[in-house]
Amino acid sequence: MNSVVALSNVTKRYGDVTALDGVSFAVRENTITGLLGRNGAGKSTLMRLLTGQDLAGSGRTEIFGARPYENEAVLSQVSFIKENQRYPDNFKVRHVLRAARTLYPNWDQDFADSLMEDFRLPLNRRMNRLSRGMFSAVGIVLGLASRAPLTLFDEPYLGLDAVARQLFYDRLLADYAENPRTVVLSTHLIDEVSDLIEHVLLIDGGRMLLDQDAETLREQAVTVTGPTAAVDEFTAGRDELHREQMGGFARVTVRSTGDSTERTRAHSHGVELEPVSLQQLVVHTTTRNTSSKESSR
Ligand SMILES: Nc1ncnc2c1ncn2[C@@H]1O[C@H](COP(=O)(O)OP(=O)(O)OP(=O)(O)O)[C@@H](O)[C@H]1O
Repeated sequence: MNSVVALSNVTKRYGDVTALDGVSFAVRENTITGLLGRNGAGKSTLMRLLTGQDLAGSGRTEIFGARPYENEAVLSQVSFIKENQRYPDNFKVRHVLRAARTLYPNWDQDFADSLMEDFRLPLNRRMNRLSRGMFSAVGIVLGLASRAPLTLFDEPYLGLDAVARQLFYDRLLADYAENPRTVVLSTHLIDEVSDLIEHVLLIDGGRMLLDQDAETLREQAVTVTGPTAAVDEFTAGRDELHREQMGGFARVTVRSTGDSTERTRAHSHGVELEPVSLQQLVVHTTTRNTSSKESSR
């Protein structure tokens, strides 16, 4: 496996806050990875370490086989788009694009021009006069047209409307198919990106909870609904991730058994099976982690 990103036992503390706690993972070359987690989970901290903007307290952080901190050769292959990007006060959109052209070796001006039209961005407007969504769209243009071998999007779409977000997903997917590269996208809009991401990293309280292919992850759980007694009988002895009770009916999410006859058995038990969305899995896994931590206190 060719890893573009490799972290080994990385810990980062800010005073008495442990933002990352012994984190290890690798990101395969030419994949789109979703970096998911609740507020304060440690996603931005992770991105800052990967882009050499901060140093870990301990552990090893490598991108393209080298440490990113103060490493120009490595960082020239990285495009990092974050929500709170700062620009010089007098910069207009066209100044930002001109700077990007010199900064990113793989910059594609034609692609940038077509994205500018897609997002209806005014070249001559000052960055600090753009609407919140337009400001985010400029970041998205930079992230896509830079075609960097490693592209990191940290919650890139504050203020972007649904149409613009869909444009982002569509353009990313189409361009990625033509120009494969490694993309890591941190987001809270899990359902929206679930068809986009091939691999999931789920972080909570600075610890990695999941590091798995999205497809495998989806197959790992199933929701069983029906009369409570029938659901309980069908799910007996299985690892329960979530339960909702409505009168005499239950809706229970359990780990899959991988048994191909499950659907037929469900039918004979009088219960229904539904696939679990990535968002539900993430919520259940995170909630479970929180309650198991609380009960061990
Ligand atoms: N410079 C800093 N000084 C002190 N604490 C920090 C600093 N940066 C991050 N933290 C803390 O580290 C933890 C992780 O923060 P981080 O910004 O990485 O989370 P996040 O997953 O990106 O959250 P969000 O989804 O809300 O953006 C939080 O508890 C945060 O308060």
